[in-house]
Amino acid sequence: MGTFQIEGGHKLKGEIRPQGAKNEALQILCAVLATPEEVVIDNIPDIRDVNKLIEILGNLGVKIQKLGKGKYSFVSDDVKLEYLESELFKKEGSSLRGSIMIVGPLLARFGKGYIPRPGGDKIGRRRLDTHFEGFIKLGATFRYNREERFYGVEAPNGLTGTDMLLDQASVTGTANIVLAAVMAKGTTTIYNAACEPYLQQLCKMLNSMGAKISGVGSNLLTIEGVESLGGCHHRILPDMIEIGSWIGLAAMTKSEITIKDVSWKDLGLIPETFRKLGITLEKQGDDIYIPSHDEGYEIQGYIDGSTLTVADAPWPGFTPDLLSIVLVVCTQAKGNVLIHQKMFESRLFFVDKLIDMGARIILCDPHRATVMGHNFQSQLKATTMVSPDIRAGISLLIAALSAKGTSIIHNIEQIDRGYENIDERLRAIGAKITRIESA
Ligand SMILES: CC(=O)N[C@H]1[C@@H](OP(=O)(O)OP(=O)(O)OC[C@H]2O[C@@H](n3ccc(=O)[nH]c3=O)[C@H](O)[C@@H]2O)O[C@H](CO)[C@@H](O)[C@@H]1O
Ligand SMILES: C=C(OP(=O)(O)O)C(=O)O
Repeated sequence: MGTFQIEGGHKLKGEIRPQGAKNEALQILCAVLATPEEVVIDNIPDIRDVNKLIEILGNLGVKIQKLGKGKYSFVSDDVKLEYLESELFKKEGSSLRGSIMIVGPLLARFGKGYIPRPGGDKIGRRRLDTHFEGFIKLGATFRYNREERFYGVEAPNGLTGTDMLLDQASVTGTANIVLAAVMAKGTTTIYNAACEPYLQQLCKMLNSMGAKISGVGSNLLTIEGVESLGGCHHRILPDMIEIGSWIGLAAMTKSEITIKDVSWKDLGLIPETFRKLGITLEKQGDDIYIPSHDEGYEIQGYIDGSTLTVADAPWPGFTPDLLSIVLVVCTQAKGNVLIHQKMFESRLFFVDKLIDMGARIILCDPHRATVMGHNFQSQLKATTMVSPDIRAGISLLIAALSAKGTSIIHNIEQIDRGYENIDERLRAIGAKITRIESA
């Protein structure tokens, strides 16, 4: 278990460039299985989850070549399906969430796809029904080995397009079904589809490979099936969750930071949500400039004077992956806020640690927390903590950087899962953070 030692209370200053988006990368990497031709992907983040998925692709027989930093070539012309039934795959496939999306392209191209119950954050129930109900509607047969927690779908005679209404706008579920439907016979419509920039990027990539997807960016996708797909070049967008994390970091540590090349047009409600917390963000070209908040920041209430709620919702709503960061930022704001995490039931428990550090938070129930900000009148105090999940981990790291004294964060593998070389990048803007490797 790796550990960070953080000396808090220092202002940071400078420029930081977001990595490529983790959740987009996981979809895009699975899509390389949809064609025997070469796919070149640029801006792949060098993080644990993505590297594990690349390893799984390698074990599946995909020919992988590193062309430069974050740039790889993939050729899936000799896929070794027997790996799907190996013990190694049961172990590797279950170590991350994104591996689930190999099922869609394998089912479409080879008539079968298997997957162990995928990993990812332990943040509540994370069911896969939407994925498999979609495959079944496309004509696949489904089986689940409860003992081994192993899922399988088969369609030896191919998939057939159909109309479907998803029971929930699942991000990876929509991606998986799209990856299968692009090569089904006839037309598929997917209503209540998720439409995060991750999915828009996946659809654009598939269209550049010869797929016929329309409605991209909306919750109604229409897909005219094609026989096969060709190669392409694709560049991954900057990681909007990392961008939100750096906004929170800047505000909490009263630092002047420029976040470079953020792709503003793909940030949805993220900038506006931080502005509602009283944080000043300036659009400078495609950068975000955050001045030093020496006078603090004040949460804005609603027009009628009532208390602000920040809640998650499927895109274009506010992403659940930034709520933990918003919550930590509010601990030093002037004013009060209700944080409502609607999607996941175990993602707010980390607030206990913030309370230990001196934050004023009431966990109302597993989904809701009220935060009464200190307006910097009382600094958080350093402590020792364990990172429970990726976003709680980065939130605790932000808290530690703003706190008085030296904090310790254990289980930083959770943070490394989604943030590239985070200690080095934060040191470059003045953070006092040291990585202590586990024995
Ligand atoms: C690898 C990856 O891309 N992971 C992301 C993906 O996970 P993932 O694709 O696993 O998450 P889903 O979109 O399937 O659903 C997440 C949770 O939200 C609930 N839900 C979802 C949609 C909806 O309309 N109503 C609803 O309540 C689900 O029941 C589930 O508990 O999307 C999540 C939701 O944005 C993000 O937190 C994850 O970072
Ligand atoms: C929940 C997340 O990731 P995963 O779905 O990979 O667990 C996340 O990125 O915040």
